Amino acid sequence: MENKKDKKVLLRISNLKQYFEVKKTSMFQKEQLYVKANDGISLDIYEGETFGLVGESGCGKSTFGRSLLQLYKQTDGRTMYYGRPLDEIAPRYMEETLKNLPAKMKALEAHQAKVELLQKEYDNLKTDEEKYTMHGKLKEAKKIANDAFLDIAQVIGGFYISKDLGKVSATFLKEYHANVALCIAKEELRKLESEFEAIKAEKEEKKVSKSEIDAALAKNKAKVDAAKKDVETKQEIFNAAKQEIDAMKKDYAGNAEFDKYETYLDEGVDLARLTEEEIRRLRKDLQLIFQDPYSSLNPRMSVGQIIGEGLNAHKVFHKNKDKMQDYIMQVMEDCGLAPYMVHRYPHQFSGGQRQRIGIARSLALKPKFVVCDEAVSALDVSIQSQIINLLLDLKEKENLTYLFISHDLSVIKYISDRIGVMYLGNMVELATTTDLFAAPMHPYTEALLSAIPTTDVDDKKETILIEGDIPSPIKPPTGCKFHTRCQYCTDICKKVVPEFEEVTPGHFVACHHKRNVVESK
Ligand SMILES: Nc1ncnc2c1ncn2[C@@H]1O[C@H](COP(=O)(O)OP(=O)(O)OP(=O)(O)O)[C@@H](O)[C@H]1O
Repeated sequence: MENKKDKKVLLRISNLKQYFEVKKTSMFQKEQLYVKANDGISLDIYEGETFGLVGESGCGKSTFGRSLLQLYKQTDGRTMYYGRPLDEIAPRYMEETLKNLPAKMKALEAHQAKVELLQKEYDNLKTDEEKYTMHGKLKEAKKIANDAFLDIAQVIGGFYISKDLGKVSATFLKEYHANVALCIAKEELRKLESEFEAIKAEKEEKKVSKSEIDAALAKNKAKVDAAKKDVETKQEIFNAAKQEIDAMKKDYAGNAEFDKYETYLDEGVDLARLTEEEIRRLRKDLQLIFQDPYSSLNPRMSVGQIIGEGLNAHKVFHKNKDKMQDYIMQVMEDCGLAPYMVHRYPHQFSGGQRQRIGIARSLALKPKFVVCDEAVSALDVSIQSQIINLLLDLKEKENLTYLFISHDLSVIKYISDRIGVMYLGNMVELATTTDLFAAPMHPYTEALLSAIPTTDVDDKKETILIEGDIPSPIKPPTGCKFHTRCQYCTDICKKVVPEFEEVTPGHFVACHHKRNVVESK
């Protein structure tokens, strides 16, 4: 197994919740009900891995994938993305935190005081019954206080201990605004350079003389030069603002407490708190491949147009049409589509070919993270393996990271580096593929694995039947949500939510009666 420390986290998901409102059935119904499709999921997804996600239909797999991509605005929790430098995105929520630092600090103190009070009350409780009842309330208060703390510490780090928050706020805001101005200037330069290249390529193709090309480009060249100068000036202002912060840090040299909080500085971007415009800018990094390629492809667009649509929307080639056409051909070839297919329409393809178009469309944008939602489930078994191998080849070539959602455990086993098992909106087990199949610790995983069909006639393995239907995600069972169907259920399971804990390195499980713990390493 790879060492965890060697791997770079691409997405750090903490306590992700996705609740869908349920429409009230009568005017007398007071309580607002929610479908708790994802109910507090935490995990890291590493760069370059394939993370498989399994679970029964309706357990919240698709919702989780879509929430990560922010196709649904998540109800609660953090989704930190490390695929791009924070400075490049300069999210608005940072500005909001910096502007309101003193007020946010006051609110944090109030949250912390509430936690202290509840903790005292909890410690004084006499019976386990009372403790079970209060545990949830205390946990929620701790979570709110921790979120409020992270909102501040992730942005200002060690300055969390500063007595002069006004000065901290002003200095960090200056740096933030200088960075935003620099980002805008860089984007303008990129656009002008791309236009310049496009005009040059067009003239050269028409075989006009060099002096004519120079004359035609004179105006554009002046614009590019001015934009370059602007970037340089803005870079200097940004560097100066950074130096001001560094100078302030010198006052805390050797201060252990400052150093402790400095480690909370986070270079990730919290996708859950981005504005729509900011998410739009990141959209090309975060892509989705659907189960049903036919309904996701516009029947009135040719393959070339379908692949080019995203490239145009993200102005990847600005006005350089020839370069874009060459690139589309390249992507088609990478995805196993012949060049003559570029003018064909989706109805002229087989299911497998349509899935290749869907893949080409997503991968043309050079994403970093791709959610494959039942991407091969609608295909014949023989085509399934072709598409899976294509996805694996492309992953290797482009260093992609996949979240691979499937109800088919044999597909998941084949493709995944690690696997997460979901039950009724929660992750109940997470481990490397080898560990999970060798020693499943959750009774639900154990039952799922025992039900995989095998061709081995000597295999005398007993199939564990999971009795009953999956309970309602609107009013899920108390305690462990699986207790109503679990053969090992005891009293504690009905009352206490089991912690999702790391039992052996990299193997997490949420269960009061873990299985196979001794055998696994
Ligand atoms: N947009 C929505 N509005 C309301 N409820 C939703 C919405 N999307 C999903 N749900 C509900 O959330 C729960 C989880 O659904 P989800 O599609 O994520 O499950 P799944 O595990 O992907 O299932 P399947 O494998 O069948 O696709 C279900 O109870 C579903 O009815």
